[in-house]
Amino acid sequence: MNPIYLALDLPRLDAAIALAQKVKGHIGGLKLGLEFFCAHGHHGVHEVAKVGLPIFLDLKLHDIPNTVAGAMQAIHVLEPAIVTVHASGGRAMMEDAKAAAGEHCKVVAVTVLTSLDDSDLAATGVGGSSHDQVLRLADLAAEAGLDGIVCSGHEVGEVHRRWKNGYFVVPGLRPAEAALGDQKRAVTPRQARDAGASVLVIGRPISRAEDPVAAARAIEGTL
Ligand SMILES: O=c1ccn([C@@H]2O[C@H](COP(=O)(O)O)[C@@H](O)[C@H]2O)c(=O)[nH]1
Repeated sequence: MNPIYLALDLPRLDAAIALAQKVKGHIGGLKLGLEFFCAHGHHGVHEVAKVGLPIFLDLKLHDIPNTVAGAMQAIHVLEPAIVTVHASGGRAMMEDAKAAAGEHCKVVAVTVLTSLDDSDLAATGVGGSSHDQVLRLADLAAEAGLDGIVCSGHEVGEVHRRWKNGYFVVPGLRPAEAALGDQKRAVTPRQARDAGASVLVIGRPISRAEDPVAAARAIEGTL
């Protein structure tokens, strides 16, 4: 199965659908995040689902357990394949999110955003390295009964060794020649795949490429 999920971080619904239609032969799923959901809501998700690929709702839910469980129930109708919550919301929040998720929906916990490095973490009051924080939150997510986590390609190898049957979503991926932008803990798609990633999230290297189909095909060809 193709592990690439294309992040459709585009302001216009018609442009997002057109891009998804163009590259659908070279990807395995579509990731809709906060930007998309705030702009287009349930209607937008239904429209993108017509492309015929699995939908990953990257909503990064983070609130008290009751509120997150309510949000999970509210999105059942969209039948997402994957939904994200923040691991830093705590064990009870993750347990309630999983209990409220649909039967076929994987719930994965964001550990440390790939846009953060150790100094960013220190500024939020988290001591130690981003690597250690990812491992700590991965253990918590496993204890809470989640399906897996979101982490960078730098940590996925070790998390995979500790959590054999986990489901690992890796964003912050850049082909060697691509600009990093706001991503600070980036690796190539191939490196992430070799280290044990289950899902490779790729946005701008495809969506902002001059030829998105050629970019998606080239990335697929490296895997
Ligand atoms: O730690 C995280 C969690 C989520 N993301 C999301 O992945 C994509 C990456 O897009 P690129 O354009 O390939 O950088 C984006 O939708 C993020 O919200 C992440 O990057 N890091």
